[in-house]
Amino acid sequence: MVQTRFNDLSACKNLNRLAKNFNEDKFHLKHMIQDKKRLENFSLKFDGFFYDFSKQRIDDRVMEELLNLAKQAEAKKKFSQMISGEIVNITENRAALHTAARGFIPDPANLTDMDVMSEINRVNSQIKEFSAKIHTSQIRSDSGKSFKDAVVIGIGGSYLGCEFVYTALKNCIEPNINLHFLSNVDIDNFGQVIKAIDPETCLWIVISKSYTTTETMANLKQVLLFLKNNNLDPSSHLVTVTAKGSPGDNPANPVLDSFHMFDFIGGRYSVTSAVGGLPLSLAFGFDIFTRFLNGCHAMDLHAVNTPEKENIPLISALISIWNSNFLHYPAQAIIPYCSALSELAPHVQQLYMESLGKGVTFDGKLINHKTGVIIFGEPGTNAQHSFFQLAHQGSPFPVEFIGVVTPVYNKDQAGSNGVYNHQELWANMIAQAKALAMGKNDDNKAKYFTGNRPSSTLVINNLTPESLGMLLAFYEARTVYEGFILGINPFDQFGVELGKILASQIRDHIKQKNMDESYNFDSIDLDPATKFYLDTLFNGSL
Ligand SMILES: O=P(O)(O)OC[C@H]1O[C@](O)(CO)[C@@H](O)[C@@H]1O
Repeated sequence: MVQTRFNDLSACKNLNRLAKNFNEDKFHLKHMIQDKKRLENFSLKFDGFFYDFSKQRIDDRVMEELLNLAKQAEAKKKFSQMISGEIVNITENRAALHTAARGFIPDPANLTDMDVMSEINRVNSQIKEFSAKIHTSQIRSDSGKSFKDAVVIGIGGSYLGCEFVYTALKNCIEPNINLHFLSNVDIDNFGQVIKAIDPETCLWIVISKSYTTTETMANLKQVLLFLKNNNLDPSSHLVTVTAKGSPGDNPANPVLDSFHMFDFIGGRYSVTSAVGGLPLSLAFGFDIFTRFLNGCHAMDLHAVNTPEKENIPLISALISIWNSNFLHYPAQAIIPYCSALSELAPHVQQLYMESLGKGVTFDGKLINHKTGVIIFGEPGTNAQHSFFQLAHQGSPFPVEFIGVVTPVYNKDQAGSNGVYNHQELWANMIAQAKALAMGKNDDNKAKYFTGNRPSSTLVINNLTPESLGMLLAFYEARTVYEGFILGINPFDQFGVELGKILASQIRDHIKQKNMDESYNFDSIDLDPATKFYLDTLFNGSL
């Protein structure tokens, strides 16, 4: 199937023409947001979500062309093909079925080598049974004690999404088991984790699809040594989440239990598989995890069934493309005015940048347009005391605010200035979006604010397992829609390979040095800085 290249779509040509107008003063947001009907025209509601994109630098013509772009790129058709199990990850010849993990049944005609739903249901039943046995102490530690903590040993998609959801959920639900995350190969990450747990009541969950990821395998080695030093049998303290047939899925491997993750679900899309399912069920119970899955499924249904104009993830994807490819913003910030969502941005950073940071189209041609932009974020109001100086007076970037109407803690907890803390929080979120849009004239140019800086605001009624599921699936669907419209494959990640190859080369030099003390780095072809760093690592201090 030959697809017209992104830049050759007529909607792109029209959007390029329209974008040229947007530098004229009459298109300044301070004028545009005075239109009473603007909020009504540029906002969407769905199941407790309110998506306000009225402070984006758009007008009716731009939205019309963006919707044409979605149609010309056949975005909804591709999304339906993905969710039905067609091969959308062309370079790896795989389907992308993270939506099946929460109940969207793919078309059996597309599933040749595996009964996807029975496999997903089998693993979920195994998780439900295992976590219940842990909670009821039917499964105890090597010293006969009930488990109190669990450490996720994994990196990238094997922990980021789980950490985001756990951090948010523990704000509203007391965990049965406390989760900790061991991701970095930095030995101090391990050192900090073991300070926080009792070895006798700690379960270790190795999460790795490949079971070859350097950091995870190095951390597993530390854990096995730690268990040995504490006279604890790994077969009573270790479980694995890995692909069928990986080195970790070996019955000879001494583990308490092993759970499968699947090739048809990529790491950064795997929170609703056993990658998130096992740790979150241990923390909160399988019922809570099921409610989270239901929230994801509700957003999946919205994303696949809702017409383009009312489709929140699709509209958000189109605006993201307008900002990156036509208004040329190089970054995008995610600023939840909700401390419980503190780990959302790190998860979306990998989800978005590992999905969209590509150099070729889905059919292998070099890209000749922007693909992914830089995603970053911190909770507000903290961000106001960190990088909002640049947001207001430096090189501009779009901001995505997220507000949660009802906090878990007492909403009417007395604050200062005659308002409650929660009202103070919201006053700031609203003010920041307004200041970015309106700006402020001042003869003293150091105090001049250009304004005309775009933002969206996503308002969520309250944080529940369901609304968190909707939020996770919103970002997944938005990322996928953006990739389909840009004409790239959002599901492979060859860009992470070169660094790993070079690291293994340097590792081999270091291994040689470890074995042969007389070995010096002068004998090998390394750039001066690398030689200096290696000499410093072995021979001296800075
Ligand atoms: O689950 P694995 O195989 O250890 O991979 C961990 C992570 O590394 C990557 O492959 C590259 O960052 C991610 O896509 C993945 O989530």
